[in-house]
Amino acid sequence: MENRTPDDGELYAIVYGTEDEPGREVEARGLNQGAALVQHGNDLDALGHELAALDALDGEVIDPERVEDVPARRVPRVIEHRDHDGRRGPRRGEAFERAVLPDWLTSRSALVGSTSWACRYYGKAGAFHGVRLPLYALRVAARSPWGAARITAAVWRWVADSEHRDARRALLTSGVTAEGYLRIREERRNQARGRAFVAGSGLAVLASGGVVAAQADPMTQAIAVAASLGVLGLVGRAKDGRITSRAMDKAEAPRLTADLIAAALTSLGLSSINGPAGKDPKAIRFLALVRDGAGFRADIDLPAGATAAEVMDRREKLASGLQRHESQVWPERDPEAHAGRLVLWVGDRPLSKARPAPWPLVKAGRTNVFTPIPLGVDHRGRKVTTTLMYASGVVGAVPRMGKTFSLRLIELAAALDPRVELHVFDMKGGADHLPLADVAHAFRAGDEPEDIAFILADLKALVAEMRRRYKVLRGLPREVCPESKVTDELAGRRELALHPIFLAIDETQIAFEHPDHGSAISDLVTDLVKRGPAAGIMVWCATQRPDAKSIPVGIKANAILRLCLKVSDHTANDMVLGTGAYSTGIRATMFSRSDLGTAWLAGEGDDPVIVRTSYVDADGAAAIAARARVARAAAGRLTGMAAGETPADLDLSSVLDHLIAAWPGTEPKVWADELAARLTEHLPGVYAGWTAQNVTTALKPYGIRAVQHNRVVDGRQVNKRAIARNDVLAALGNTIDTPHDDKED
Ligand SMILES: Nc1ncnc2c1ncn2[C@@H]1O[C@H](COP(=O)(O)OP(=O)(O)OP(=O)(O)O)[C@@H](O)[C@H]1O
Repeated sequence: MENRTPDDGELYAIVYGTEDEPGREVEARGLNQGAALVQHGNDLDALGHELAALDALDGEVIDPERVEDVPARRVPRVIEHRDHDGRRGPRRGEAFERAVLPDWLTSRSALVGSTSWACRYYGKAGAFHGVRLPLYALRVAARSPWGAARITAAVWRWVADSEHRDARRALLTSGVTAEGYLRIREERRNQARGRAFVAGSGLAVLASGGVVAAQADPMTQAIAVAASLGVLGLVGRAKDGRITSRAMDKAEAPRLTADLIAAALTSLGLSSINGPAGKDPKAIRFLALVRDGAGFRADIDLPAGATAAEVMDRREKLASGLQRHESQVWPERDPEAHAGRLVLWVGDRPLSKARPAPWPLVKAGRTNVFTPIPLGVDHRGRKVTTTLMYASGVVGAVPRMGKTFSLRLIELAAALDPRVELHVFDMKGGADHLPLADVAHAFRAGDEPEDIAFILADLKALVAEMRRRYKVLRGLPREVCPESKVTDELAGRRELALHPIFLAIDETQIAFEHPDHGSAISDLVTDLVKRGPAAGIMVWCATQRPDAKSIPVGIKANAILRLCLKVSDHTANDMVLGTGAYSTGIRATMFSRSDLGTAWLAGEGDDPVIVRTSYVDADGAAAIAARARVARAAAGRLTGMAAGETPADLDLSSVLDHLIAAWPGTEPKVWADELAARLTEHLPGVYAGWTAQNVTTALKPYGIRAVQHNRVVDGRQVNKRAIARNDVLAALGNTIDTPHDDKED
């Protein structure tokens, strides 16, 4: 049997199971402004109430609290019991299960959203009515004569017992005996006398109240007059006359109804929707339209052939059809249903205008990279977290959408776990990542040759460290390390030095496309992304130009976590979110320029989610980094550059620097053997045993040749091979670093 559309005002239900043994599944149907409204659940009463409430609510005021007060508490009429096999419509368990507790009870941010909406709403309404109180008082006072007249008339009717006049007359004229007649008249007179006495006493009390009030102070008089006029005015109110004005402007946003949504869907210009909907208005099926957090959620089955992804791609048009700001309208695909199931969430306020959720760790708290860390909230106000350990990540977006802020947030989260060794490289060279310099083992901002050389050296050191870690893991007993990976417990054992390492590179395209070292850097990062996670190494790359060069294939294929803010086309979308993301409806192209910090997060959980990342400004970041530094210092985990060290493997100074350090400017040329002796004295660990030959050989790669130099020693002319200081200085000016070459000529 086809589900029929309910008649106006009708509320009916279909219960699955037999009459004797009703199942727990119920489908209730009502009519919402002409469109069928269907709810699924397992509580007939609750469903009926929900439907009735939706139907009865005034469109411009959708207040979750009022749902409870709606008088139309109706239980749907059960029109039919259905056998599960013979039934039409959605099958059992098909994504209609409702959470036991509503979102706003389980999610703090959703609660904050709903509460702030209620405060805003009532605050605005309170202020609106507050300034109009004098007007309302005048309106009430103007109706007081009517009130006085109504009260007088009512009292008169009561005293005269007008209600029973006709009955009395009929009795008196129906041939009653004289005795009966006299008794009726006597009773009537006694009743009238008694009532007149009561009315007279009431009047006397009022009059004496008036006399007392007349002798009271002006304030009491004013209150007495206002109260009397108020009571009289309210009693005398015109039947359909409003004393108060409307606090909300109806034109602000039309009520969200199934009709409005259907009209918006058909305005998208999609033939897959318009064709079937033109023939059958019920081709767009509403499975649910309910209040959800700080907005409304509609579950819709699009006509056969239409997909949710197509609608998502036209979010702007859909928002226009719903007469709402784009950032209020969030079409999504139901990941558990077919491609034509659209979940449309429409917020009470634009997300971009709402304040980003504060980061829970901004003032206090530590993290553990092995457990989820807070990232932000989704458009419905639910908390979104991610786990950093055993994963690398990619952040991509067009410029100025919040990519750097998001990456910095993740870096700060990593910094708040004192065990994590941070390596932060900002190729853009701005100040955004600078707060991390206080805690980072290695930090560099810029794209100068020395920055590139620094990164290269650091990456080489990290790859070497990764190898060492695998050796350590190999050597551990199976019961300590059963999966050959760094666990939370192993990461805390200092003697193993298996603490987590977090490497972040912002604007990777600059490093990966470097003409000389790009491919080496790209290879090293790819290696770390591929083999690093089990060894406790996490790599995060951010780029504003997501293409094959800025995200090499190896990284694209192996980075698990993806954070994609607004991108301009499907290629960039799939580059960040993974191949096929666009076609399955995960489209960061749908974000508008105002959706700052809003992204698709993929890789965390089964399905990608939308997240508005928490906003932490530069001062906030500096404060968090300072806190992280204190925690690290206390734990004895301040290492590398943060501890003021230059790690040996990152010591970029060369033999040239060492020569100049041991060579006063007053000597233009010095014999090579003498330089060897000075080097040995200056850095015995490096140069012990050096001869003139070692010096000349080491300087050859820099293009420095030895020259013959004459000096008088003990009155004798001595001629030996020497180095000119200017040559060394010139070499220092045009080179960044060249590895020591210890080979003899
Ligand atoms: N979560 C957020 N909520 C609100 N605004 C944000 C958020 N994240 C970033 N922004 C705003 O967006 C602006 C751009 O952020 P950010 O510098 O991170 O962008 P970007 O994509 O890294 O830019 P570029 O490509 O130039 O480096 C910032 O000035 C910030 O005010």
